[in-house]
Amino acid sequence: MTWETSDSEGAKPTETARGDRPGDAAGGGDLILRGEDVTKEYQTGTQTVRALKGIDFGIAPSDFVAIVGPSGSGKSTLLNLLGLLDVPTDGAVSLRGQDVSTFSDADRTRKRKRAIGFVFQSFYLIPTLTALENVEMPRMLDKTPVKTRERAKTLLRRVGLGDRLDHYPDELSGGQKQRVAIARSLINDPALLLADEPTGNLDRDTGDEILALFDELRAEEDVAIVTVTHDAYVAEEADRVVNLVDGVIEDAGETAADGGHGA
Ligand SMILES: Nc1ncnc2c1ncn2[C@@H]1O[C@H](COP(=O)(O)OP(=O)(O)OP(=O)(O)O)[C@@H](O)[C@H]1O
Repeated sequence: MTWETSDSEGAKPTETARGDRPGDAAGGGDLILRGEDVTKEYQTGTQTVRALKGIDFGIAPSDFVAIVGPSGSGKSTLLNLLGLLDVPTDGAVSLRGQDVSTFSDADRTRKRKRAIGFVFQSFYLIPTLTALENVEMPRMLDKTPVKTRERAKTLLRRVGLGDRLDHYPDELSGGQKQRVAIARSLINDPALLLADEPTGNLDRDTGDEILALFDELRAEEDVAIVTVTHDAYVAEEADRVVNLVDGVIEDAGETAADGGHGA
Protein backbone atom coordinates (compact mmCIF):
# COMPACT_ATOMS: atom_id res chain seq x y z
CA MET A 1 0.00 0.00 0.00
CA THR A 2 1.04 3.52 -0.63
CA TRP A 3 1.58 6.33 1.78
CA GLU A 4 1.00 9.31 -0.41
CA THR A 5 2.08 12.82 0.34
CA SER A 6 -0.21 15.56 1.51
CA ASP A 7 -1.95 17.78 -0.96
CA SER A 8 -4.14 19.30 1.71
CA GLU A 9 -3.39 22.84 0.60
CA GLY A 10 -4.18 22.06 -2.98
CA ALA A 11 -0.77 23.35 -4.02
CA LYS A 12 0.73 19.99 -4.84
CA PRO A 13 -1.18 17.59 -7.02
CA THR A 14 -0.64 14.08 -5.73
CA GLU A 15 0.94 12.93 -9.00
CA THR A 16 3.54 15.67 -8.78
CA ALA A 17 4.22 15.07 -5.13
CA ARG A 18 4.75 11.39 -5.82
CA GLY A 19 7.22 12.10 -8.55
CA ASP A 20 5.13 10.58 -11.33
CA ARG A 21 5.32 13.76 -13.37
CA PRO A 22 6.24 13.09 -17.00
CA GLY A 23 9.85 13.98 -17.65
CA ASP A 24 10.79 13.71 -14.00
CA ALA A 25 13.93 11.69 -14.61
CA ALA A 26 14.93 11.39 -10.98
CA GLY A 27 11.48 10.06 -10.15
CA GLY A 28 11.45 12.11 -6.97
CA GLY A 29 9.57 15.24 -8.03
CA ASP A 30 9.95 17.78 -5.25
CA LEU A 31 9.98 15.06 -2.64
CA ILE A 32 12.49 15.19 0.17
CA LEU A 33 12.34 11.43 0.67
CA ARG A 34 10.76 8.68 -1.31
CA GLY A 35 10.47 4.97 -0.57
CA GLU A 36 9.57 2.36 -3.16
CA ASP A 37 8.69 -1.19 -2.22
CA VAL A 38 10.81 -0.85 0.91
CA THR A 39 11.56 -4.05 2.77
CA LYS A 40 13.69 -4.35 5.87
CA GLU A 41 14.78 -7.67 7.28
CA TYR A 42 16.81 -8.40 10.38
CA GLN A 43 18.86 -11.55 10.67
CA THR A 44 19.25 -12.99 14.15
CA GLY A 45 21.01 -16.33 14.15
CA THR A 46 19.02 -18.54 11.79
CA GLN A 47 15.90 -16.42 12.07
CA THR A 48 14.89 -13.66 9.64
CA VAL A 49 12.47 -11.01 10.85
CA ARG A 50 10.72 -9.03 8.10
CA ALA A 51 10.09 -5.75 9.90
CA LEU A 52 8.86 -3.87 6.79
CA LYS A 53 7.25 -5.73 3.90
CA GLY A 54 7.38 -3.66 0.73
CA ILE A 55 5.99 -0.24 1.60
CA ASP A 56 5.88 2.93 -0.51
CA PHE A 57 6.05 6.47 0.82
CA GLY A 58 6.81 10.06 -0.10
CA ILE A 59 7.52 13.13 2.02
CA ALA A 60 7.17 16.61 0.51
CA PRO A 61 8.16 19.96 2.06
CA SER A 62 5.94 20.98 5.00
CA ASP A 63 4.17 17.60 5.21
CA PHE A 64 3.10 16.46 8.67
CA VAL A 65 2.88 12.67 8.84
CA ALA A 66 2.10 10.62 11.95
CA ILE A 67 3.22 6.99 12.10
CA VAL A 68 1.13 4.88 14.46
CA GLY A 69 0.79 1.17 15.11
CA PRO A 70 1.15 -1.55 17.71
CA SER A 71 4.42 -2.53 19.34
CA GLY A 72 6.69 -4.42 16.95
CA SER A 73 4.85 -3.23 13.82
CA GLY A 74 7.97 -1.59 12.34
CA LYS A 75 7.66 2.07 13.37
CA SER A 76 11.23 2.46 14.66
CA THR A 77 12.54 0.52 11.69
CA LEU A 78 10.78 2.93 9.35
CA LEU A 79 12.00 5.96 11.31
CA ASN A 80 15.58 4.65 11.07
CA LEU A 81 15.23 4.36 7.29
CA LEU A 82 13.70 7.83 7.01
CA GLY A 83 16.55 9.18 9.13
CA LEU A 84 19.18 7.55 6.88
CA LEU A 85 20.39 5.64 9.92
CA ASP A 86 19.84 2.40 8.03
CA VAL A 87 19.23 1.23 4.46
CA PRO A 88 16.53 -1.14 3.18
CA THR A 89 17.19 -4.81 2.50
CA ASP A 90 15.09 -4.53 -0.68
CA GLY A 91 13.44 -1.68 -2.53
CA ALA A 92 14.79 1.87 -2.52
CA VAL A 93 14.81 4.96 -0.34
CA SER A 94 15.84 8.11 -2.16
CA LEU A 95 16.79 11.48 -0.79
CA ARG A 96 15.89 14.18 -3.31
CA GLY A 97 15.96 11.58 -6.08
CA GLN A 98 19.24 9.93 -5.04
CA ASP A 99 19.14 6.30 -3.93
CA VAL A 100 20.59 6.31 -0.39
CA SER A 101 21.99 2.78 -0.86
CA THR A 102 24.51 4.23 -3.30
CA PHE A 103 25.98 6.59 -0.67
CA SER A 104 29.05 5.64 1.29
CA ASP A 105 28.55 5.60 5.09
CA ALA A 106 30.39 8.92 5.38
CA ASP A 107 28.26 10.44 2.64
CA ARG A 108 25.06 9.18 4.23
CA THR A 109 26.11 10.71 7.56
CA ARG A 110 26.94 14.03 5.91
CA LYS A 111 23.66 14.15 4.00
CA ARG A 112 21.72 13.15 7.11
CA LYS A 113 23.30 15.97 9.07
CA ARG A 114 22.36 18.47 6.40
CA ALA A 115 18.86 17.29 5.56
CA ILE A 116 17.38 15.78 8.72
CA GLY A 117 16.83 16.87 12.31
CA PHE A 118 15.85 14.56 15.17
CA VAL A 119 13.67 15.12 18.22
CA PHE A 120 13.12 12.45 20.89
CA GLN A 121 10.74 11.73 23.73
CA SER A 122 13.54 12.06 26.29
CA PHE A 123 14.98 15.26 24.80
CA TYR A 124 18.60 14.02 25.09
CA LEU A 125 20.01 17.36 26.16
CA ILE A 126 23.51 17.41 27.63
CA PRO A 127 23.02 18.34 31.30
CA THR A 128 26.36 20.14 31.67
CA LEU A 129 25.70 22.48 28.75
CA THR A 130 23.42 25.52 28.73
CA ALA A 131 20.40 25.73 26.43
CA LEU A 132 22.46 27.83 24.01
CA GLU A 133 25.40 25.39 24.05
CA ASN A 134 23.05 22.43 23.53
CA VAL A 135 21.64 24.07 20.41
CA GLU A 136 25.16 24.82 19.14
CA MET A 137 26.29 21.25 19.81
CA PRO A 138 25.70 19.72 16.36
CA ARG A 139 27.96 22.43 14.94
CA MET A 140 30.63 22.19 17.62
CA LEU A 141 33.35 21.66 15.01
CA ASP A 142 31.96 24.39 12.79
CA LYS A 143 34.48 26.76 11.26
CA THR A 144 32.24 29.78 11.85
CA PRO A 145 31.42 29.73 15.57
CA VAL A 146 30.12 33.31 15.57
CA LYS A 147 27.51 32.48 12.94
CA THR A 148 26.56 29.34 14.83
CA ARG A 149 26.08 31.28 18.06
CA GLU A 150 23.88 33.83 16.33
CA ARG A 151 21.86 31.10 14.62
CA ALA A 152 21.44 29.22 17.91
CA LYS A 153 20.22 32.38 19.65
CA THR A 154 17.80 33.08 16.82
CA LEU A 155 16.43 29.55 17.02
CA LEU A 156 16.01 29.70 20.79
CA ARG A 157 14.15 32.98 20.43
CA ARG A 158 12.15 31.36 17.65
CA VAL A 159 10.96 28.60 19.99
CA GLY A 160 10.13 31.12 22.72
CA LEU A 161 13.21 30.68 24.90
CA GLY A 162 15.05 33.94 24.28
CA ASP A 163 15.15 34.49 28.05
CA ARG A 164 16.54 31.03 28.87
CA LEU A 165 19.75 30.96 26.82
CA ASP A 166 22.04 30.40 29.79
CA HIS A 167 19.81 28.00 31.70
CA TYR A 168 20.90 24.40 32.18
CA PRO A 169 18.48 21.58 31.28
CA ASP A 170 17.61 20.86 34.93
CA GLU A 171 16.52 24.50 35.25
CA LEU A 172 13.96 24.05 32.46
CA SER A 173 10.47 22.52 32.35
CA GLY A 174 9.77 19.48 30.18
CA GLY A 175 8.16 21.61 27.48
CA GLN A 176 11.10 24.03 27.54
CA LYS A 177 13.56 21.14 27.25
CA GLN A 178 11.70 19.88 24.20
CA ARG A 179 11.82 23.39 22.72
CA VAL A 180 15.60 23.43 23.19
CA ALA A 181 15.77 20.02 21.50
CA ILE A 182 13.67 21.31 18.61
CA ALA A 183 15.91 24.39 18.26
CA ARG A 184 18.94 22.06 18.25
CA SER A 185 17.35 19.90 15.55
CA LEU A 186 17.01 22.98 13.32
CA ILE A 187 20.59 24.24 13.60
CA ASN A 188 21.55 22.85 10.17
CA ASP A 189 18.33 24.03 8.46
CA PRO A 190 16.98 20.53 7.81
CA ALA A 191 14.25 19.86 5.26
CA LEU A 192 12.81 17.12 7.46
CA LEU A 193 12.29 16.77 11.21
CA LEU A 194 11.85 13.26 12.60
CA ALA A 195 10.13 13.30 15.97
CA ASP A 196 10.02 10.08 17.99
CA GLU A 197 7.19 10.44 20.55
CA PRO A 198 7.86 14.19 20.92
CA THR A 199 4.99 14.67 23.35
CA GLY A 200 5.46 11.39 25.23
CA ASN A 201 6.91 13.04 28.34
CA LEU A 202 4.69 16.11 28.29
CA ASP A 203 1.23 16.90 29.63
CA ARG A 204 -1.52 17.60 27.12
CA ASP A 205 -1.31 21.40 27.25
CA THR A 206 2.46 21.38 26.81
CA GLY A 207 2.11 18.81 24.04
CA ASP A 208 -0.36 21.12 22.30
CA GLU A 209 2.19 23.93 22.50
CA ILE A 210 4.80 21.73 20.83
CA LEU A 211 2.30 20.86 18.07
CA ALA A 212 1.57 24.56 17.55
CA LEU A 213 5.31 25.16 17.25
CA PHE A 214 5.57 22.34 14.68
CA ASP A 215 2.80 24.01 12.70
CA GLU A 216 4.64 27.34 12.73
CA LEU A 217 7.88 25.70 11.62
CA ARG A 218 6.13 23.95 8.75
CA ALA A 219 4.54 27.15 7.59
CA GLU A 220 7.53 29.43 8.04
CA GLU A 221 10.51 27.18 7.34
CA ASP A 222 8.82 24.66 5.01
CA VAL A 223 10.17 21.90 7.20
CA ALA A 224 8.40 18.53 6.89
CA ILE A 225 7.66 16.64 10.10
CA VAL A 226 7.28 12.91 10.53
CA THR A 227 6.42 11.70 13.99
CA VAL A 228 5.97 8.33 15.61
CA THR A 229 3.33 8.77 18.26
CA HIS A 230 1.04 6.95 20.65
CA ASP A 231 -0.81 10.19 21.40
CA ALA A 232 -4.12 10.27 19.50
CA TYR A 233 -4.30 14.07 19.62
CA VAL A 234 -0.94 14.31 17.81
CA ALA A 235 -2.12 11.97 15.05
CA GLU A 236 -5.30 14.03 14.73
CA GLU A 237 -3.21 17.09 13.84
CA ALA A 238 -1.30 15.30 11.08
CA ASP A 239 -2.07 15.55 7.35
CA ARG A 240 -1.44 11.84 7.01
CA VAL A 241 -1.70 8.98 9.45
CA VAL A 242 0.35 5.95 8.51
CA ASN A 243 -0.97 2.92 10.34
CA LEU A 244 1.72 0.25 10.40
CA VAL A 245 0.58 -3.26 11.21
CA ASP A 246 3.05 -6.11 11.07
CA GLY A 247 5.31 -4.32 8.60
CA VAL A 248 2.67 -3.12 6.16
CA ILE A 249 0.72 0.11 5.88
CA GLU A 250 -2.80 -0.83 6.82
CA ASP A 251 -4.58 2.40 6.27
CA ALA A 252 -3.12 5.65 4.99
CA GLY A 253 -5.42 8.60 4.69
CA GLU A 254 -6.13 12.13 5.64
CA THR A 255 -7.49 12.75 9.07
CA ALA A 256 -11.07 13.83 9.53
CA ALA A 257 -9.87 17.33 10.27
CA ASP A 258 -8.22 17.43 6.82
CA GLY A 259 -4.79 17.78 8.25
CA GLY A 260 -5.33 20.50 10.82
CA HIS A 261 -2.60 22.51 9.14
CA GLY A 262 -3.34 25.82 10.75
CA ALA A 263 -1.30 27.90 8.36
N1 LIG B 1 18.06 -5.07 15.37
C1 LIG B 1 17.08 -5.97 15.26
N2 LIG B 1 17.34 -7.28 15.12
C2 LIG B 1 16.35 -8.19 14.98
N3 LIG B 1 15.04 -7.88 14.98
C3 LIG B 1 14.71 -6.58 15.12
C4 LIG B 1 15.70 -5.57 15.27
N4 LIG B 1 15.07 -4.37 15.40
C5 LIG B 1 13.74 -4.64 15.33
N5 LIG B 1 13.53 -5.96 15.17
C6 LIG B 1 12.22 -6.63 15.00
O1 LIG B 1 11.56 -5.97 13.93
C7 LIG B 1 10.17 -5.80 14.22
C8 LIG B 1 9.81 -4.32 14.17
O2 LIG B 1 10.49 -3.66 15.24
P1 LIG B 1 10.37 -2.08 15.49
O3 LIG B 1 11.30 -1.74 16.60
O4 LIG B 1 10.55 -1.39 14.21
O5 LIG B 1 8.85 -1.95 15.95
P2 LIG B 1 8.08 -0.71 16.63
O6 LIG B 1 6.78 -0.60 15.93
O7 LIG B 1 8.96 0.49 16.65
O8 LIG B 1 7.85 -1.23 18.11
P3 LIG B 1 7.69 -0.39 19.50
O9 LIG B 1 6.41 0.40 19.39
O10 LIG B 1 7.59 -1.48 20.54
O11 LIG B 1 8.93 0.46 19.66
C9 LIG B 1 9.94 -6.45 15.58
O12 LIG B 1 9.47 -7.75 15.37
C10 LIG B 1 11.33 -6.47 16.20
O13 LIG B 1 11.46 -7.55 17.09
